[in-house]
Amino acid sequence: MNGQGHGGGLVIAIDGPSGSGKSSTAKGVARARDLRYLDTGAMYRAMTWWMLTHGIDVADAGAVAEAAECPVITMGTDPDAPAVRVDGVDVAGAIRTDEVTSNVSAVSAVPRVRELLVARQREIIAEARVASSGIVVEGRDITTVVAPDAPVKLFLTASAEARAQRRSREVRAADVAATQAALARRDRLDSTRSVSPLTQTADATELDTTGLSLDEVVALVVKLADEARASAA
Ligand SMILES: Nc1ncnc2c1ncn2[C@@H]1O[C@H](COP(=O)(O)OP(=O)(O)O)[C@@H](O)[C@H]1O
Ligand SMILES: Nc1ccn([C@H]2C[C@H](O)[C@@H](COP(=O)(O)OP(=O)(O)O)O2)c(=O)n1
Repeated sequence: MNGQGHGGGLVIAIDGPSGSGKSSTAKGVARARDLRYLDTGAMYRAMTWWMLTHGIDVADAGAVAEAAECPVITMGTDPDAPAVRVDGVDVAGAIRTDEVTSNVSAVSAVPRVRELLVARQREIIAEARVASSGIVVEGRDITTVVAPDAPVKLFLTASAEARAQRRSREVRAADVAATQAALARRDRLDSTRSVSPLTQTADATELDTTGLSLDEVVALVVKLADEARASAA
């Protein structure tokens, strides 16, 4: 049901570690082929923002699980304006703070959080497949759990140095080594948690973006999307 059958739009699933280029690639592909875009990391960030704002101890998995149903998280799927709202409040900026970034791995490791957000992600995908030509979805468990039947499945990678350089440039952080250490910590937590860890599966195409420009990566993925469409026609 998450694949391309039943007359629905195309689903492109992208996973990979932080800074590998998932968000920018997914947006670029969505723009190029008039697809919707879903940033699932923003949903885990929104959940984390709500927990922190409401004084929930994010180290207490039981407390996080108990509160997880409270926030109403709404996602926009326009690649040019991917809105994120919690209880009606625009949190697009608030979910990118260092505080949210350093706590998001703990919150996203709580099974109840994943159960709720994965269900919502599948609904958004199903809606997009009916209402548009398809959707590009990116995160850590899209190829493995959220949309394992997607006809285009990608695992984006890049060297730890390249990812840290990119992230530092993006947030104007001078200390690239500190950025690299923070990325490594989050990658380790996201890859070793017991529920839906970031994993590369054999049926996902690996794309090492280290030596490629963003335009080159987008062009490669667009080509795979066009091939998937042609073979389904
Ligand atoms: N192939 C690439 N070459 C150079 N910079 C890139 C490339 N892909 C992404 N970037 C830049 O790296 C930063 C992180 O990319 P992003 O898409 O947010 O990664 P992710 O979603 O995997 O964390 C952004 O500033 C983006 O513009
Ligand atoms: N499908 C997903 C997406 C993100 N997460 C978690 C793990 C990530 O460290 C955080 C934040 O994801 P996000 O994609 O915003 O991270 P970066 O863009 O790499 O900084 O959310 C997840 O567990 N599952």
